[in-house]
Amino acid sequence: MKEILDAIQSPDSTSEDFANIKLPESYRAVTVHKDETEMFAGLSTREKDPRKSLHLDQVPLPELGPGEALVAVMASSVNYNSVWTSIFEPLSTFAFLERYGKLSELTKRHDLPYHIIGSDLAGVVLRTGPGVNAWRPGDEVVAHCLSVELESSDGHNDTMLDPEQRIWGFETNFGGLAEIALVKSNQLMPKPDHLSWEEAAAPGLVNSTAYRQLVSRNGAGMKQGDNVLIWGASGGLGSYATQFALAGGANPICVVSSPQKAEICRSMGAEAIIDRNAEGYKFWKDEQTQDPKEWKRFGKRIRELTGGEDIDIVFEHPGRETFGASVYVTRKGGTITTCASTSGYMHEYDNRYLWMSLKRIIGSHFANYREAWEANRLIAKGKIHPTLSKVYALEDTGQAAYDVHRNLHQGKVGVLCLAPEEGLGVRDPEMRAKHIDAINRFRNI
Ligand SMILES: C/C=C/C(=O)SCCNC(=O)CCNC(=O)[C@H](O)C(C)(C)COP(=O)(O)OP(=O)(O)OC[C@H]1O[C@@H](n2cnc3c(N)ncnc32)[C@H](O)[C@@H]1OP(=O)(O)O
Ligand SMILES: NC(=O)C1=CN([C@@H]2O[C@H](COP(=O)(O)OP(=O)(O)OC[C@H]3O[C@@H](n4cnc5c(N)ncnc54)[C@H](OP(=O)(O)O)[C@@H]3O)[C@@H](O)[C@H]2O)C=CC1
Repeated sequence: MKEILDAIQSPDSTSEDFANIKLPESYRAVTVHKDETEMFAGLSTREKDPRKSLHLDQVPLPELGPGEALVAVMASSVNYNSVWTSIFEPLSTFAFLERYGKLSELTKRHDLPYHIIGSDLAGVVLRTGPGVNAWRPGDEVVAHCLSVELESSDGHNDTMLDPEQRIWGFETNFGGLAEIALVKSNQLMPKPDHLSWEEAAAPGLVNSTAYRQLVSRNGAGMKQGDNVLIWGASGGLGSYATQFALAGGANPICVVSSPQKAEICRSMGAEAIIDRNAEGYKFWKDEQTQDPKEWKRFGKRIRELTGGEDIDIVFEHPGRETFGASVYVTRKGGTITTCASTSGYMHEYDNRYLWMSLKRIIGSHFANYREAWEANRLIAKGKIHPTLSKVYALEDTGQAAYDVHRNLHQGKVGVLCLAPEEGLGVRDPEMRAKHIDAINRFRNI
């Protein structure tokens, strides 16, 4: 591993040098264990503690197959899907690995008694498999998390529609919270030169998801002037949705849960901000009954902030807790676009407000390669910035995931994998200097 790190840190290393490095037989990786999937049985979601289920193991290097790449991971980040894996909800991700393992001789490699998690990375290509021409050892890359087989016609219009579409490091093995990761070469994208490894790794999954969900024609197709209601506007997805709304000339209405988070949104340039905690919205009277009066109070507040206008697009992900309110506050003909259900997936809303006012609900999930590429390009051009707050060592990933599970974090939480310290990997200091305040906006708050 030292030889790999030395090559990455030497400015003189060539592609041949990387190709000639003897790869280690094993490496360190963050895992969950198949024989522990019942460890939290009987506990509430909140009580399930990722620090207990996430392990740092020495694991064997997987064999490299056609169309694949082995990447030395300098940094990764914690996504909420790793929280789901670590608490074995809504189901154990070993079910995904078993199913994937049945597809072919090659995919059998994924069906193991441990699951190496993580759906983001920034690092350096070490080896490429047969049929890979676009990438070479030594290339500095980030990886998006869409894994597709594309053997069926279904995915050839929009790769997210491939029947064998999976999220790498969640529904496949050999993820990014590790020293080495195995990816398909069509997951690779150039690392933005002006960012450090941990900054470059942080946006990947959430930035691509927010881009499809809000901006892409496959999602809400946001346009200038749209009023966009953004739940969790300083969180993982929301911190990018807010930036897309501002950069695209829309009007974000940011919902957050503390004055500190409100301040972050303000510093990004948002003006309409709702502190859901301070204003005490209670959309559910009890577990079964919603309170339409609270939807109305929320809608009134939005009208106050917009000068009487309603919402064109809701950027939804909290799910059960907020969905009824989201449908209600959307304007006639408006769009609710959803990619998740953090607070519960059995949604309830008053359908009269949907059909009578011709509203649409759009399901959105991650992004295809082109959308991920476009989202990464905006980062590389300094139009959208990483929202990295805190950075953990690989051995502290459990704590990092705990922070995200308990909503103790801001923006994105980073993890150093092979990178010995923060701040390394910047190749364009001039461009960095231009954007330094925006890059550091979420740091250490
Ligand atoms: C990028 C980051 C993203 C995120 O963070 S997202 C948040 C985290 N993700 C999640 O929480 C999602 C986790 N995944 C799941 O909960 C499950 O993954 C799904 C509910 C999405 C799917 O459930 P399943 O059981 O895996 O798949 P089925 O498609 O329901 O297949 C089960 C059986 O049902 C059959 N079936 C499917 N559709 C139909 C139909 N329309 N009519 C009849 N049968 C159907 C299938 O064929 C199959 O059958 P057979 O078991 O025999 O293979
Ligand atoms: N389908 C896909 O492709 C993707 C799905 N996801 C899913 O989206 C969800 C959010 O991910 P991410 O943004 O990274 O997570 P974060 O935890 O970083 O941010 C979510 C934010 O949502 C707000 N929130 C949480 N619960 C509630 C609630 N009950 N009511 C209102 N607001 C709430 C919180 O903000 P505050 O407290 O300030 O209001 C929180 O910070 C997860 O379930 C994740 O699995 C994520 C990425 C891709």
